Amino acid sequence: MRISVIGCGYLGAVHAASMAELGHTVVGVDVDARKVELLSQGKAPFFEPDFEDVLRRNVDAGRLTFTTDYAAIAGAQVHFIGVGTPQSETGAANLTYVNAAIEGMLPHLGQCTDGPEVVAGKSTVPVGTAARLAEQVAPTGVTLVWNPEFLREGFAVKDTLDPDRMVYGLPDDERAAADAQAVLDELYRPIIEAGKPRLVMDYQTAELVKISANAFLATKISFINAMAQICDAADADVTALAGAIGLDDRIGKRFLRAGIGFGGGCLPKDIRAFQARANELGVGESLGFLAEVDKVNDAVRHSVVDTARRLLGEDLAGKRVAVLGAAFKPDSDDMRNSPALDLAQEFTDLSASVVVMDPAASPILADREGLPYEIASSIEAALNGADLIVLGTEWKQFTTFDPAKAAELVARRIVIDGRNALPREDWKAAGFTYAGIGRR
Ligand SMILES: NC(=O)c1ccc[n+]([C@@H]2O[C@H](COP(=O)([O-])OP(=O)(O)OC[C@H]3O[C@@H](n4cnc5c(N)ncnc54)[C@H](O)[C@@H]3O)[C@@H](O)[C@H]2O)c1
Ligand SMILES: O=c1ccn([C@@H]2O[C@H](COP(=O)(O)OP(=O)(O)O[C@H]3O[C@H](CO)[C@@H](O)[C@H](O)[C@H]3O)[C@@H](O)[C@H]2O)c(=O)[nH]1
Repeated sequence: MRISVIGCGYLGAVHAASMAELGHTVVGVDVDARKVELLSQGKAPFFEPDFEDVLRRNVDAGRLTFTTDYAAIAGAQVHFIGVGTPQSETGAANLTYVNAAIEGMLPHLGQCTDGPEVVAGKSTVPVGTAARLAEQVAPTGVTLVWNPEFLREGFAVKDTLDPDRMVYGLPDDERAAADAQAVLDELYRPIIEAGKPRLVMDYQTAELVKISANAFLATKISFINAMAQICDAADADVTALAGAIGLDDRIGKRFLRAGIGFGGGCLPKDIRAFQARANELGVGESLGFLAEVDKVNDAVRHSVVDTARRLLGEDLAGKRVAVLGAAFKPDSDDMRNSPALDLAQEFTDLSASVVVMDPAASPILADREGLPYEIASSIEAALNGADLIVLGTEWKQFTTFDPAKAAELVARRIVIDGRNALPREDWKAAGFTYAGIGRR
């Protein structure tokens, strides 16, 4: 099947390559010429495990091309929208890029000769967006479906080819819905045949499935982080607490890792966009708890500075702080809304001398001018002479680093484990004062 993917960022580029991996002929369109050039050469413009292999294999096989020219989508049977929907100043989702993508596509739609043609929205949008876009697309005779994406960065290829479930938001028109469903079923056939659930529903519900899933995940993290604060106050251990409550299947073990909170290009903006949309719909109060989720998330980041002051003294000026991590999560170089970088900035604002190290993001940061902190390219360089180590992102390189070696490099043996991911007893045995989040 011939398909196009509009927007080739973390979501779109991975989707394009994964669809090519299923045997389809794919063209990716992006307005960023540099990104298009890299992708066309089979080079990943961002760090994502397994992605570059799949990309290169399919570019080399001639099934996968990239361009800045929308005309290249003409004749394809499915057109995916994967452009960004960042947070606007009001907190609502900024739909400028989605609208521009539709405008760019319109002149080239309706030219498929292989069967019914479909535009499939993947970007995360406010409920009601699909119905509006469907009206815009209708004159071309093409059907719009909403097919939200649930991939996690760090597992993007796996999650695309082996998802927990797929959701099709279909139009009310039964004939158009049946045709569009058949097209998507054909496109995703290997995934469906592997037994992955495919759920069919209306546009609005599909849009809400996506955003409510992220709202639930964010709530789960802030819940455990709120418990961490109670544990700190009551001298209890949140990791033991999470392990115990998580054994109840109704609660579940996953997403109960207390730490410096959630960041990235999705959860923070999505819970704010969800609240903004609920306000517009007159049901803002029902989602009022998401403001608390956001507040807890903010508070846990700041709690690290309080801990640092307790351990190092009120005045952090001139103290050497090594922040391990810059990406918002391990196995990614994505620094959007990064808790680790926020901490680096906060220590810098307090006149500490900050050095940041991240296995994937350090080279990107090193190219940026005017950063207020130093960037190290190795763990050793970051730890050298440090008064305080802060773990901001739980990369394996950090969690398996030998604390005895760290002890030789630092000026003072103090570590704040912002992800509760370091082997605490080993660090203590190496002479470190260890502080986790909610861990006595
Ligand atoms: N990153 C994820 O893990 C993930 C997962 C699920 C859903 N989403 C959602 O997917 C969407 C994209 O997220 P992302 O992380 O890939 O963002 P991103 O910023 O990495 O990528 C967006 C891409 O769209 C391109 N673009 C912007 N305007 C364009 C236009 N008019 N025509 C063509 N290309 C254009 C940009 O140049 C960029 O490459 C968002 O709505 C996000 O919430 C992201
Ligand atoms: O127990 C946990 C789990 C995660 N996090 C943090 O939460 C953030 C988000 O993590 P994760 O959800 O794994 O990463 P994303 O790649 O942002 O994926 C989320 O956002 C995507 C974009 O919408 C969705 O597709 C995914 O399903 C959803 O998990 C990161 O900062 C993590 O460090 C915690 O603090 N504690």
